[in-house]
Amino acid sequence: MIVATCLNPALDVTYSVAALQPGTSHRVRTVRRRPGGKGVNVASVLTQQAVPALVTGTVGGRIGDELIVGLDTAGIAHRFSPIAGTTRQTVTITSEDEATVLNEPGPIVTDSEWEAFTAVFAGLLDDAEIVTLSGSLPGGVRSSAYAELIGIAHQHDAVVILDCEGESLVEALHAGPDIVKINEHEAASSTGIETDSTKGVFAAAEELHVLGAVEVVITRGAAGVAARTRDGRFVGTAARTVNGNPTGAGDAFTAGLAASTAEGADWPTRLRRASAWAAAAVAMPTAGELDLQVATDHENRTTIEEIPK
Ligand SMILES: O=P(O)(O)OC[C@@]1(O)O[C@H](CO)[C@@H](O)[C@@H]1O
Repeated sequence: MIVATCLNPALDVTYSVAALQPGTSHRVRTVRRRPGGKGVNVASVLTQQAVPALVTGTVGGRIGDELIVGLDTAGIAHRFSPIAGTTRQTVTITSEDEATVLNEPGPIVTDSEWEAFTAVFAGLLDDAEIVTLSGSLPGGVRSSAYAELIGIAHQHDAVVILDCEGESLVEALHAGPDIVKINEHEAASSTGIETDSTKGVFAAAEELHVLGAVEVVITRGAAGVAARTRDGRFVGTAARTVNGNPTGAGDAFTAGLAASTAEGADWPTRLRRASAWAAAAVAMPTAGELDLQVATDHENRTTIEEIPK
């Protein structure tokens, strides 16, 4: 089973407007509300693809209740730990092929709530081959939170895929995450290395490896993906670009990586699957869903090339 971790879940509200113009008022064409947060999106995509998965994290308040109802309705397995604070909302405004995202910071999680969550998390790991850790931390949770969870996951022999940024990434690297999956902007800000070229992306990946990541995958949007792995260095390029809402594409990538890693696939297959699921997420109006036709097309048409050292 794959355990997707979402410490700071959200009720994602997506508004579509004709054209977004800051400083003016807008008539919203459609409103969509669905359970979100990066780990929820990972579990949602895996469930859609019939890969056994469960999402865990902390939830609370009226919005937390709505999120849990949404997960039940969508058939996404969950085991959240309750908190007194209220789960956040995020707002995504889509217009033509642009998405503007407003992420609330989230509730405060107390030390005792964190302890209770870590007990729930550890209890889920006997059946877990893969653990994904994605997204921002709620207030009150120390920046060492992911490092702590990696330690617990490794005690249970689970493979950890980590997708976060900033201080929590820097601290998590000391705990030796198996795979760090981040985008090129996060790679640049966490290493101080420019990532606007393939050479720069691999230099950043090497630095993240030196800092503690066993393997590193850096997504580059339309420019594809680069991976520094134990089996070599690879770049992946999609045959065509998909237009749509890119919110949640990174989470679909993580889901594809987790599913193919659980299958024991080789790196080219893992990168092809993950890239295809990311493209298939862009084709859908909200995060956490895939256009299955696009997923199949892209998996067949994404090229993976090994780059000699
Ligand atoms: O504030 P975070 O945790 O970094 O990001 C939260 C978020 O914007 O990311 C997802 C898309 O990746 C959305 O479903 C979600 O609400």
